[in-house]
Amino acid sequence: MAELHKDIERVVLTEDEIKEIIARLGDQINHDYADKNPLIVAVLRGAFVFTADLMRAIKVPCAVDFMAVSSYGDGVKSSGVVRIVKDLDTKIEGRDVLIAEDILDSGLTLSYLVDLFKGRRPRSIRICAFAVKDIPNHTAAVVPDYVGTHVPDEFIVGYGLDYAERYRNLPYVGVLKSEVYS
Ligand SMILES: O=P(O)(O)OC[C@H]1O[C@H](OP(=O)(O)OP(=O)(O)O)[C@H](O)[C@@H]1O
Ligand SMILES: Nc1nc2[nH]cnc2c(=O)[nH]1
Ligand SMILES: [Mg+2]
Repeated sequence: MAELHKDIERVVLTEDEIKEIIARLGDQINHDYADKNPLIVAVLRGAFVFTADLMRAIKVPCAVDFMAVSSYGDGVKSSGVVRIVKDLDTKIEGRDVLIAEDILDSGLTLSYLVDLFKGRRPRSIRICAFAVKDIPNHTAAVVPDYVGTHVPDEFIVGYGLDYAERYRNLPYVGVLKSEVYS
């Protein structure tokens, strides 16, 4: 059996650390949305694992919809263009929208989505990012309202995050061995 684990150079976030992050984010969201009925928008594909865990930590009534966008393709660098693969099925006018994203890196994906959604006149838009990449000398175009954790400026995989569509099913987050890229 080809084992994904053997391709990992270093673990960045363990399963236990991820559980703690989810519990804390859930508490914050439950507090802030106590009397609301938010629409959680999962940004596919990367955020599907995070969103499934986050939703189960959210105790207030909420709905979920899915937006699929892609800008990295099979590489480790953004193409610079966000392509809509699937749009929402839900009307967001008047809704409290909470975008669930796996990682904020260059910020291109989230700034694109926030601009797009603002035009649809939701009551509010907030961002919950599982991981925010710490990029030296980079001022992000968007600042998430909820941040799971900060990660170093390296390409990471696991917990929904892929390299060439692999590794999304790793239950932790890690950095790949360099030979995987060659
Ligand atoms: O802040 P940015 O530089 O825009 O990067 C973040 C985005 O990149 C990844 O998506 P990707 O385009 O790889 O699609 P995927 O979710 O289907 O893997 C990730 O899931 C985020 O959505
Ligand atoms: N898998 C993966 N996708 C990303 N998209 C933007 N940054 C990253 C990253 O570090 N890992
Ligand atoms: Mg990707």
